[in-house]
Amino acid sequence: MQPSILSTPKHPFNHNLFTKMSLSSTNSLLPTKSFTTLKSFPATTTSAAVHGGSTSGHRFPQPIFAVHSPDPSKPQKPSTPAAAATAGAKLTAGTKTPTPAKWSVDSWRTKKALQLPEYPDQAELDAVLQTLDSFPPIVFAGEARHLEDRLGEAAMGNAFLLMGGDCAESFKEFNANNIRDTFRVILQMGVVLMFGGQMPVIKVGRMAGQFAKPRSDNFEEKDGVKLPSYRGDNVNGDAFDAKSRIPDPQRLIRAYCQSAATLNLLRAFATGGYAAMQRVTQWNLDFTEHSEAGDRYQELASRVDEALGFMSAVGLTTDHPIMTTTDFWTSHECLHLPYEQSLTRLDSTSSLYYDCSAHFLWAGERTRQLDGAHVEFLRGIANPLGIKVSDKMDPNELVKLIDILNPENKPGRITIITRMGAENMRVKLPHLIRAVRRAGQIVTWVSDPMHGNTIKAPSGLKTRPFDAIRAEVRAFFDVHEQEGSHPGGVHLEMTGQNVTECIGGSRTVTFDDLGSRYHTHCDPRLNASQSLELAFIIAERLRKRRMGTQQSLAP
Ligand SMILES: O=C[C@H](O)[C@H](O)COP(=O)(O)O
Ligand SMILES: C=C(OP(=O)(O)O)C(=O)O
Ligand SMILES: [Mn+2]
Repeated sequence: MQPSILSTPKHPFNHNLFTKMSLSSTNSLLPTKSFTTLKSFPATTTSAAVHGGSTSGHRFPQPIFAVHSPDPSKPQKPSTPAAAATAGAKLTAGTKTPTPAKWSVDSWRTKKALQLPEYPDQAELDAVLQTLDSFPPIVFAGEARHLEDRLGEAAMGNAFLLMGGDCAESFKEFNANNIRDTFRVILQMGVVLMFGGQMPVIKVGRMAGQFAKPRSDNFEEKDGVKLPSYRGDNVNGDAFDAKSRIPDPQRLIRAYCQSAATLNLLRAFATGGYAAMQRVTQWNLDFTEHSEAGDRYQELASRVDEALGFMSAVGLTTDHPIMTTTDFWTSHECLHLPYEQSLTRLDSTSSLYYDCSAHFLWAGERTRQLDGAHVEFLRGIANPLGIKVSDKMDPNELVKLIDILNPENKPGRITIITRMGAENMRVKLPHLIRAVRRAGQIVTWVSDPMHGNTIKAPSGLKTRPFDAIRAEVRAFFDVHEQEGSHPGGVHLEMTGQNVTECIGGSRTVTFDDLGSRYHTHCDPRLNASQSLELAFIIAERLRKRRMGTQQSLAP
């Protein structure tokens, strides 16, 4: 149910601790660089947070979650989702899942782990992990629980998930403008989707921790030189030289600091006045302003603005936090297990383990093996989880995987992120939906229309055609309509920057344009106007769906 405008919302960003956090305590951990680097970093508070005044943390008092690392010398509490599985042993129709062994934060180490870097100096890695273990969590368990509740709404068709951000965050592109612009385009898309769907939009960034990359090949070859692949800025460097490609554990510390600082700014934007609905007409980015999508957005924003004026005129308050702040969560692929383990804490409120590196973690297409290390780790943490699913996924395997990760069948716990291209989607998705339904499993179905549509341009650069992305989203909605299930959201690689990485869109980017502003460190992202254009296409689908539902309910 939508919270009433007069009720106090449960807000995930309610801890003064975060807005007061400064980089000073972590500076010593950053590689010794000059203050020029610090100058380019985001400010620790926004001026809106400081001067806006309407949304200081005391508005939403909640207990600070007492989180601490498990003490290995003491017996650990058995109350993890995995332990609950052992106790509850609910089995879904037709599946026989063997009783799982006891889970612990490091039980993944007994399983085969794909895609993990091999560090040349184990002692240095251990020292870094110990440091990370002693650092504060980046997010709180209560925030992740709130997100899980909201995702449960999306599973039922009562909310829509918008998850987006870089394929790979980087150290080089880390600055306030980039963070603000991606956040801003997500806000814009949220408004467009809310307007079309007339339902709440759950906004989650692939931000503040999306560094580690799984790769198709362990090596990259250029002009006869073969080097280990780049695996994300938290592992090695993307420059094509042997030294850069050596995994360096110190990068994990820098990634942690960058994640904390990014989230600090996001929290300030989300609660400090920047995301206030009254500013809806001001979120347009300069370069989208004169695009077709930008003009459509401005038109819609003016209508929202008028509606706000009307609400004020009739005496409905529009300066309530529900209108002046927004919920925003973070997510990334749960790939680098040593890092994820170090940020996993026992939440004393629920006695469950949470991976406090992000609110939402997902298992990648390349590391979701039923008996693999990544699934072993994920089954024991209580965060809401995603599972990336390509056309290679067998329906029975998916049912088994969901059963391992969500034995209690909790709504909101599992989001299935399908990424297989439009044609495969039409053939395969119906079977996946039917198998999951037959097993009685509750999941949130989401479309990632990016990863099944990567092609190589003649120049050798990876790109994705906007038409193929749109076709996959269309197939996703068509299949759900046909199966009577809920299209619960989208997962996009996108940026607020005016990059030229995906071809097509109404402001056409061509193969020849790719070289001009191709900044991604891994996969091609939608630029701001392509993202907005896609939001309008999805919103239209949501509107049609809503009208259809209304018609079918008419007497
Ligand atoms: O982001 C996803 C994967 O890491 C990426 O698609 C792999 O790209 P690659 O095929 O170039 O290794
Ligand atoms: C690696 C990714 O996706 P997938 O696991 O679906 O290939 C990603 O989302 O960046
Ligand atoms: Mn990617």
